[in-house]
Amino acid sequence: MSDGANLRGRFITFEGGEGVGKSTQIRLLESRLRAAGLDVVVTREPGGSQRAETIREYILGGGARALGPMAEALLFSAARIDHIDSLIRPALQAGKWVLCDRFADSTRAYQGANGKLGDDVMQALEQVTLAGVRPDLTLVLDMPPAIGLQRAASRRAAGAPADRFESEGLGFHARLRKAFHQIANAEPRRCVIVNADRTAPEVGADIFRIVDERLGDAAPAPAITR
Ligand SMILES: Nc1ncnc2c1ncn2[C@@H]1O[C@H](COP(=O)(O)OP(=O)(O)O)[C@@H](O)[C@H]1O
Ligand SMILES: Cc1cn([C@H]2C[C@H](O)[C@@H](COP(=O)(O)OP(=O)(O)O)O2)c(=O)[nH]c1=O
Repeated sequence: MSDGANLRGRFITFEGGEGVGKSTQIRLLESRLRAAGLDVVVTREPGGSQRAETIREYILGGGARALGPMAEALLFSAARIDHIDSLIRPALQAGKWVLCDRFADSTRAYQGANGKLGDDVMQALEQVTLAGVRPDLTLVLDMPPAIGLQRAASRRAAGAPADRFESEGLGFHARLRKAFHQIANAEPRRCVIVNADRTAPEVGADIFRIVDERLGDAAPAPAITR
């Protein structure tokens, strides 16, 4: 596929720490966009395609932890390549709106900032992984980590263990929040920080307003390189 191939759809990613309400808000936005007559695809990372879901199970089960943050970043990226190739790019080329629960900013925050991988390495990894498929809009859902972790714990079935990243300490989650702020502040044209410590309908109304403001009329289509 050559540079400049047309992606007619819109790509919106939801990012943030644990339990900030991404899935809830994606469902709300999905129904509002569908009601507006748009063709919407909802997906998530890690996962979103068959091979990527297999990698997801391995990582979130803790299998890759001992390999260290660089190898984990490579595994998340391998899953992302399959997800982009088999689902995201074809959907965007078909003019669909893709809503994705986490994407490359999670690698920047969880493996990059928290795993102390350099920005140069992360940028190079992103460039080869994304091959031009970058979000039109990224909503960074923000709240104090203790609240999100509490929500995530209450969502889990009684007795179920916390997953690979949920079980990290509060310091890890505080660094994540800072990393997401830095990402959003560095790319204000793409990212918006949303206060997620409100009722779901309040957050949802804010998100719909932002989407309407930013993507209400067609933005230029991004170039793709793979
Ligand atoms: N605004 C909100 N206020 C209170 N609880 C919420 C809110 N949004 C979501 N929740 C609840 O918090 C938990 C985590 O929400 P979820 O949407 O699954 O978050 P994420 O996808 O970011 O992990 C769920 O039990 C959900 O019902
Ligand atoms: C996409 C991605 C996710 N993650 C982490 C964030 C989450 O802890 C976990 C995904 O698990 P998930 O159950 O989907 O969590 P959440 O509901 O919080 O989104 O993987 C990374 O560390 N790097 C990544 O690139």
